[in-house]
Amino acid sequence: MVAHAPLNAAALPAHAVPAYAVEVRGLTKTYQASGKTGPKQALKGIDLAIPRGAVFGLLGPNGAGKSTLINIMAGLVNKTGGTVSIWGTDIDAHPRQARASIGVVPQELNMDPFFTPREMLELQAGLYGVPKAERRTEELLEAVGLRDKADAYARSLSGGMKRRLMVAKAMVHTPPVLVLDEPTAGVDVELRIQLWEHVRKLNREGSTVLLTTHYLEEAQELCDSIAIINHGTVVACEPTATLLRRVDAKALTVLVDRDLDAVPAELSAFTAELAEPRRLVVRYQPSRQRVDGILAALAGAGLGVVDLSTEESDLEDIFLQLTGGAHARKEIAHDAA
Ligand SMILES: Nc1ncnc2c1ncn2[C@@H]1O[C@H](COP(=O)(O)OP(=O)(O)OP(=O)(O)O)[C@@H](O)[C@H]1O
Repeated sequence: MVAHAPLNAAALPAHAVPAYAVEVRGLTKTYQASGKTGPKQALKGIDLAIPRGAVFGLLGPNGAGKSTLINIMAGLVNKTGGTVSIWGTDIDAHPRQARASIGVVPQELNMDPFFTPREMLELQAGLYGVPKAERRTEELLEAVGLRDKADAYARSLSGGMKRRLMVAKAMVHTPPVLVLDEPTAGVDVELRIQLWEHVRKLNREGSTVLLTTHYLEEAQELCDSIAIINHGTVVACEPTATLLRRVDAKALTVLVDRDLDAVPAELSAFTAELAEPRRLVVRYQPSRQRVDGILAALAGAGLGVVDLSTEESDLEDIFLQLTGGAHARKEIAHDAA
């Protein structure tokens, strides 16, 4: 286990605060062959710089290498090549200090059902060597809304409470970098929104958050920047807004003032379809075409516009584009089910 180090971001002198919470350069990982399975190159030269204070999303289809990357950062898996710094500390040069700078909330809710939240946090702090006087058990219970469940058996907690307890557990040693692995996998919509709010709160309070998710909506909603990895390679790493602008396609839905039986010829410069007798859907490329051009064409066809709305492309379009269609589409559909 790692020794406790006072690594609260706020407690560090200004010069000790790194620009990047996590820096990964040329990271490779090859799992050795075992049994009938040959060696597997899971990471093929990853470069990533996660800015301090970010909520950073790590996306990729199953088997892309996300868990391998996180586990190397957390000191749970040995890398094959490259360098990794956590909060300015190289994981090879100072492995204990690097591990003390990161807290990982795993996907599985692995907890002893007969321990109470308070006991669990105390135990975890002990494992990290946090001296009794410096423990933050009560503060953390309060922060994750479990004060009134502090002495209840873990088995009596709801799924959402258990997840929040896992977050508190990952924070007992006050790591400036918090990794959430699929934080809302399998939770209902209401709880997901509650957990998102909680992640935002942790971030506002100073944690740099790295999260992996299969839910593209979640990444779009929460993350300032997103890296997409596929087959062990980073295929995109950009601020979310920049990434979203990559797909140059929008749809304009127009409700017109009379029934149509076909798309008017005046709209032939656009890709349009008649969804209902009075509802036209016109697809266009914002970089090349403007909405007033579409409206002028509608006016030219003698149509009045009763109402209209536009629909942006979303992360799903980009994800599919970058990770290769059918396979990824199947995975998303599967996750949504
Ligand atoms: N211990 C291991 N031994 C051998 N191969 C492994 C091991 N762990 C992972 N792999 C392989 O490395 C590749 C990357 O796996 P990894 O678990 O990092 O992907 P992932 O992006 O986290 O996937 P998921 O979204 O399914 O969790 C996969 O091909 C996987 O089969």
